Amino acid sequence: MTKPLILTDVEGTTSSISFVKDVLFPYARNALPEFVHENSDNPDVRRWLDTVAAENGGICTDEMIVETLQGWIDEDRKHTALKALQGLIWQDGYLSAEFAAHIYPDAAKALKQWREQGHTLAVYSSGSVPAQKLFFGHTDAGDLLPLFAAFFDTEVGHKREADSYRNIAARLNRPAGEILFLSDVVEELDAARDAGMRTALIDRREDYPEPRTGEATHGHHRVESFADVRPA
Ligand SMILES: CSCCC(=O)C(=O)COP(=O)(O)O
Ligand SMILES: [Mg+2]
Repeated sequence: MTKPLILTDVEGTTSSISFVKDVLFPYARNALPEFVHENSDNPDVRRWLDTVAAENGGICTDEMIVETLQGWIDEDRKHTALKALQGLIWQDGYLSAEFAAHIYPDAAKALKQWREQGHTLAVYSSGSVPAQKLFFGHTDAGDLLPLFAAFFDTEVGHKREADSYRNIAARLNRPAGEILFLSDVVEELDAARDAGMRTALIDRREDYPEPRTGEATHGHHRVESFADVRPA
């Protein structure tokens, strides 16, 4: 019998919200002005800067674009252009070992066990796919990149839209009912369930001091760590 595929979110699920909010975001926010100034002629960067400019009416200086991006970071806006640029900036931080990506010990242990048991593992995060690969390649539990068979970001669709999960199931060539999606955000789980996926709400006290119970779970199976997730 085919083992369920496990699709996991990152921030608030495999890893702490505080690492993303207190390490990754400030690092990117502070590095943006110099990064844009030094890389504005790089096509891989300019394509995203032009996307941001287009959303600001098209006539923007790079300084105005930087201000917009820093505002989006402050708002935790999950904009694909911002996430792509953040991923390019974070590469320097990981490769220079200024930081390692946080991974909860229960998540690292469970992901390795599930892989050994034959489950296919994949990631769906607002962080860009390159940023996800950097993240899992440089965790405080070592290089976990080999555990994962596929990575998805908001280029497949936004995380609160059911079609995004339909697209992911199609790209994985698996029936949605054979996929278990793990996330800390109930609205993401709602969208995954609407697409036919199984779901589990990861409700960690470190990230959510007030437990989400009863109606707050939106009927999703609630656990406080990966140790309590039952993939089969
Ligand atoms: C894994 S790359 C950095 C994470 C990030 O930028 C982000 O916004 C994570 O949001 P998620 O969808 O994983 O909750
Ligand atoms: Mg999350």
